[in-house]
Amino acid sequence: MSDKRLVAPDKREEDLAEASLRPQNLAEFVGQEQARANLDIFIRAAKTRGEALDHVLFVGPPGLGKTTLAQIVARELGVGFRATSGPVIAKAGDLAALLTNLEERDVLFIDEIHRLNPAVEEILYPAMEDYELDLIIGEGPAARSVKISLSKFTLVGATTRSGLLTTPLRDRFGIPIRLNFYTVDELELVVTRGARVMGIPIAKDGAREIARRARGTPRIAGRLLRRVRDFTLVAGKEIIDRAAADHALRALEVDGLGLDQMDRRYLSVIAMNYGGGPVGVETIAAALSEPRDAIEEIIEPYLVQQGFLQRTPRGRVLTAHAFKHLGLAAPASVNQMPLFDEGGE
Ligand SMILES: Nc1ncnc2c1ncn2[C@@H]1O[C@H](COP(=O)(O)OP(=O)(O)OP(=O)(O)O)[C@@H](O)[C@H]1O
Ligand SMILES: [Mg+2]
Repeated sequence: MSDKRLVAPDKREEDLAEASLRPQNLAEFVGQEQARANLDIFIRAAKTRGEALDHVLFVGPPGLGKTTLAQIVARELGVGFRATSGPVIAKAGDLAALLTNLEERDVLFIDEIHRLNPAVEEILYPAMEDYELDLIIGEGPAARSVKISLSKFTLVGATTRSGLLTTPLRDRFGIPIRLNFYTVDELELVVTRGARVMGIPIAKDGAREIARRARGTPRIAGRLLRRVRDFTLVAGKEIIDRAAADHALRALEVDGLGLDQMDRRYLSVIAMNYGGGPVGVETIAAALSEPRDAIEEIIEPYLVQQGFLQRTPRGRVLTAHAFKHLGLAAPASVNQMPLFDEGGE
């Protein structure tokens, strides 16, 4: 699905250009005020004490800045940074090798940490808690356990959904940080900054239009900016203004609220086939021929945040707002629905 979707927040190959846009320190990082302020304090305190920072877990939908923040944490601490990801660490020994190579106070970043294999995860518990490795060497009666002490390091984990983490792992992070969708004002800053870095002339109303339609996600804002730039260039325009941005985004089928065809298909299926719900996510996934994970991680969070959708114990339910956006009349049951969302994670 996502390889065709312009507004999919997950990472793609063309996003290699992103690296140059990554903010390098906390001051350059836009938005997430509370998270940034807290991190700033914890980093300063750790530096003052000359100790490793407590383990940090970043949780949030794709493209909101988890990897960026992990790198910033290491840079602000002035320590080494090593990165890996959950599915890449196949065996306990792979993780042991990574851990024993860390220097005092280094940051080890594990992306998609919810996808660690359970045998590998076990190794992580004593490593995080006591900076110790408990390894079993050999098999059968000859097996013996050895303890290896590790440098005091900081583990930074990232996951799109904290609900997928096991409780013992989640509990070992002293600094859990949840990232939220960005406001339009914040994304306007991201777009303006990105345009400056890439040398793209953009008017304030042009930056705002892209920001409004970027699904609360800096990665999408950067991607839309690059695509709009292409349209503007070919049209022979000097500067991206609101009209130029709107023209390009329409051509890309990103609607006025930043929803694309996939989002509208999702909403339409619930509206037309299931009378607005409640309907289970598996049923929706089958109707759309899309994997359930992608629907839960990529499509739904923004629709919930924008008030189009509620996740209830009985299934997904569209709001009156969603029917209005689709240009459909809402059934009476939808108009009487209380405004709450029990979905959470
Ligand atoms: N606060 C921010 N200010 C400016 N740019 C940002 C910010 N957060 C993210 N970005 C930009 O968005 C891009 C995506 O961010 P990042 O790779 O950190 O997201 P992520 O949360 O790790 O996503 P994933 O879950 O897919 O790994 C970065 O290249 C960066 O340029
Ligand atoms: Mg990432």
